[in-house]
Amino acid sequence: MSDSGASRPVAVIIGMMGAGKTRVGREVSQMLGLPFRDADLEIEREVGMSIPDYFSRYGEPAFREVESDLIRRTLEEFDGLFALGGGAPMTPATQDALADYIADGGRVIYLQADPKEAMERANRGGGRPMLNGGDANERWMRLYKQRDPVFTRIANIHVRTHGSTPQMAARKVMNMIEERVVHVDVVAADDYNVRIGEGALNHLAGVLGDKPTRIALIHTQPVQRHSDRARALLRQAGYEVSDIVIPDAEAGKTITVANGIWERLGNEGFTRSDAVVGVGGGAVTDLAGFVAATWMRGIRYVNCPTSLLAMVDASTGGKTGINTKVGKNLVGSFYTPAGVLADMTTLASLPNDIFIEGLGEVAKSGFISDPEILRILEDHAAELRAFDGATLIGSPLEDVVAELIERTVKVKARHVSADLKEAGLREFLNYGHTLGHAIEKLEHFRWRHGNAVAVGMVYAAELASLLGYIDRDLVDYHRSLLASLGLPTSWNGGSFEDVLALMHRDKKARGNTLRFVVLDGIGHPVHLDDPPADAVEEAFRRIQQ
Ligand SMILES: NC(=O)c1ccc[n+]([C@@H]2O[C@H](COP(=O)([O-])OP(=O)(O)OC[C@H]3O[C@@H](n4cnc5c(N)ncnc54)[C@H](O)[C@@H]3O)[C@@H](O)[C@H]2O)c1
Ligand SMILES: Nc1ncnc2c1ncn2[C@@H]1O[C@H](COP(=O)(O)OP(=O)(O)O)[C@@H](O)[C@H]1O
Ligand SMILES: O=C(O)C1=C[C@@H](OP(=O)(O)O)[C@@H](O)[C@H](O)C1
Repeated sequence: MSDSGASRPVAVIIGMMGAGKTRVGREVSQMLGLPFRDADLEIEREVGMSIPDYFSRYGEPAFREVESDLIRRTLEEFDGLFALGGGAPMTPATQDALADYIADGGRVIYLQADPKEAMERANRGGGRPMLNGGDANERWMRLYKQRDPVFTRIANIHVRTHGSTPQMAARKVMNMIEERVVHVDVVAADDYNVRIGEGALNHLAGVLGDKPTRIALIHTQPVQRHSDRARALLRQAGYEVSDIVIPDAEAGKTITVANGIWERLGNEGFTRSDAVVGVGGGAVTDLAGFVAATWMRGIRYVNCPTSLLAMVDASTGGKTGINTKVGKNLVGSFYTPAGVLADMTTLASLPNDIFIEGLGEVAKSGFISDPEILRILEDHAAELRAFDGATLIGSPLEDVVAELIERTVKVKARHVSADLKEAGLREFLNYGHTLGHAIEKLEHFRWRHGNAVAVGMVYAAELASLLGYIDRDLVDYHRSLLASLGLPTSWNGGSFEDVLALMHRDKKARGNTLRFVVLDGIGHPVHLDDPPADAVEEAFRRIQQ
């Protein structure tokens, strides 16, 4: 069902002759239990003769007219998988119909087969009038050079099938169909989508569009295998890629690193139509966003988060930034991405402890906004705590994690769409952060962000309970749920005086007024300004080991 509620195909497959549109399309329709239609077969049924006969009797223009009319009608009434003939997308009327279908939420999948493989398949069994006349392979290549750029442009999903069996290719297509998409509205800037699924990186060309010539690919060594895939996809789409490896984690979020990248962009002639792609954890997406926000006062960027925390939090919402000597994240800009591609396959290499810290922000979103997140965490705590990236893809846990990512991103999207620059509502995303940031600082950032926030949420629950907002049961629930996920619920690494001084420097503080986010129930965050000093201290005593 499309965005408009009309009956539309689940997906339309385009590609060169022999790419596998029919064979792979049938495989996918069987996997998904959906009807399948092949435009060429439908046309032959309608005109009562084979396509070669129609070509020879009436010529290609007449055929293309019949073809585009059938495609338009099918797009408006068919709800399965629909494979087009090789030349169909070259007809302007069909391009318009496909653009309308995409605008209505449709998927136009360009099946990008290896030309050698496709040519060999296209020559099997004949029946392809476009290959008649002269050397079939030479003719195929000539058509490929004309059609590939057009197919790349009009498709919103690109699936490479080089070396794939029909079943492997079908699985790739199915992953793209089953991906989850969260739309983020942005006031005074372009809206964007967060795509969550096994093949999300395949959207890079579709999100970047055909304007950029150059792409600055910013990444770190631990995600090499994923940035390699991104680089290959970018180069196949025709972009010139400047490969920029930065220091890992927080060491990469510095003005020195940013300055080095600005120099490269200048030396390599990056203009305002070029773009940045960040592949990595939240530190990478923060730095990449900051570079994009500042180069020529703003160029497009796409975040490709590879850690759970980056997928559910850091990559979305437009907070970009770096650390400086005076503190973390105090320098940056609100600057939203052109898109976020959370490719689940990148989690295959994510260490267990980094995954678990990301659950801290997932749980936070459950406490402030979506109780279903808390239920899922409870039901799957043991499997989540035992996370092993190497076995995630294809396991039952994959869909649980994808559901948690989608729900958490939706919570963030609701807040950042309503309050991009954190004037009020967006501050609720800071639940647990007032103490959390103080812990990170006093631990010299040896504690991971999500772990510090977990303790911060227990602190906020104790404070809320002391002031009568919530009962002890909910405080205890904070502790039991977070502990079941392997997250810390207490801390003893510093004095109350040191903590208090840092909480007064939190971004939410105004003047000398301490400001917190607390709950007056699950899903009901409230601002708590200038709480009684004795409660602030007593709550701290209660979270000490
Ligand atoms: N902008 C925002 O709204 C926002 C929100 C939350 C956090 N953040 C920022 O994000 C950062 C925390 O993000 P993080 O937890 O991803 O930390 P991180 O970026 O430091 O990544 C943690 C570690 O995991 C590694 N890693 C990431 N993905 C991997 C993968 N797929 N395989 C193997 N290793 C992988 C990284 O290389 C790094 O060593 C902090 O700087 C924080 O300030 C920003
Ligand atoms: N990934 C693949 N691996 C092996 N054979 C394939 C693959 N995709 C398609 N084929 C075979 O290649 C031939 C052409 O496939 P088809 O789906 O008709 O191509 P298209 O519809 O794109 O022109 C068929 O014999 C099909 O079984
Ligand atoms: O997008 C936001 O508003 C958030 C930014 C980060 O906090 P800070 O802005 O305090 O770093 C993050 O840790 C928090 O989960 C939500």
